[in-house]
Amino acid sequence: MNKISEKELAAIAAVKLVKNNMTIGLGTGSTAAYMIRHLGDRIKKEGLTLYGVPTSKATEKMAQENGIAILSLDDVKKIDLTIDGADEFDPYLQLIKGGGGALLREKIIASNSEYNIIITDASKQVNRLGKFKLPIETIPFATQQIAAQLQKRGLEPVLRKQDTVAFTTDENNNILDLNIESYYNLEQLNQELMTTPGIVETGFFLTTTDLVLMGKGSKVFTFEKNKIK
Ligand SMILES: O=C[C@H](O)[C@H](O)[C@H](O)COP(=O)(O)O
Repeated sequence: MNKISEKELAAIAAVKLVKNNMTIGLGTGSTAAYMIRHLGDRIKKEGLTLYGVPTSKATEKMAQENGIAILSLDDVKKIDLTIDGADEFDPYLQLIKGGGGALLREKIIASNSEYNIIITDASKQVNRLGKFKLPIETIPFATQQIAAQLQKRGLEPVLRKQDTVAFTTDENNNILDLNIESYYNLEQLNQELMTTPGIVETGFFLTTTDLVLMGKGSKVFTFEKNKIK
């Protein structure tokens, strides 16, 4: 039998915490994809009813294929639990997200969830955020202007591309990837970016995470800020 990947191990551990009739925020990316498949397995085997609020069009499609009832954010009173991946997490459970370009919807869903679980492989664990370039989402009208400003500040913005054209998010915006390695006050940097007109969101998730489940080798390691109810 094939060895289960670290990402899948983390996803399996998270899916065990899901209960019947829950409304779940469904993350985006390769780790979240394992989670959706395993939710689908539980629906089939145990006859669970699960509602999902997807963080991207890709996730929505996958969730439908796996028997999860899709709800829009407008339709839900509360999201019981969100399970999502990350590009980096540090000892304070601060994250960089947005490698797949879904940071805006992911941030909205995480901020509206009672409890947030992050699932990763061991490559995502860092002592300090910033090896991974920080994605920020910008309005196309302002992208070039913002890039010029951030270049002056040493953030080395790179316009994300898909093939040869600018990548567009589900909200039809652009992504700039920033080098934040020389920045130590992440809250301040986040604040400055978020108050720049035309920047819609950053990939910093500094306060939302309650629990990280990290697959490493054949084990799952738990980093908990708040207990699940
Ligand atoms: O925009 C994408 C998301 O933030 C992903 O959760 C993140 O990039 C991690 O992706 P993966 O699970 O594929 O490593």
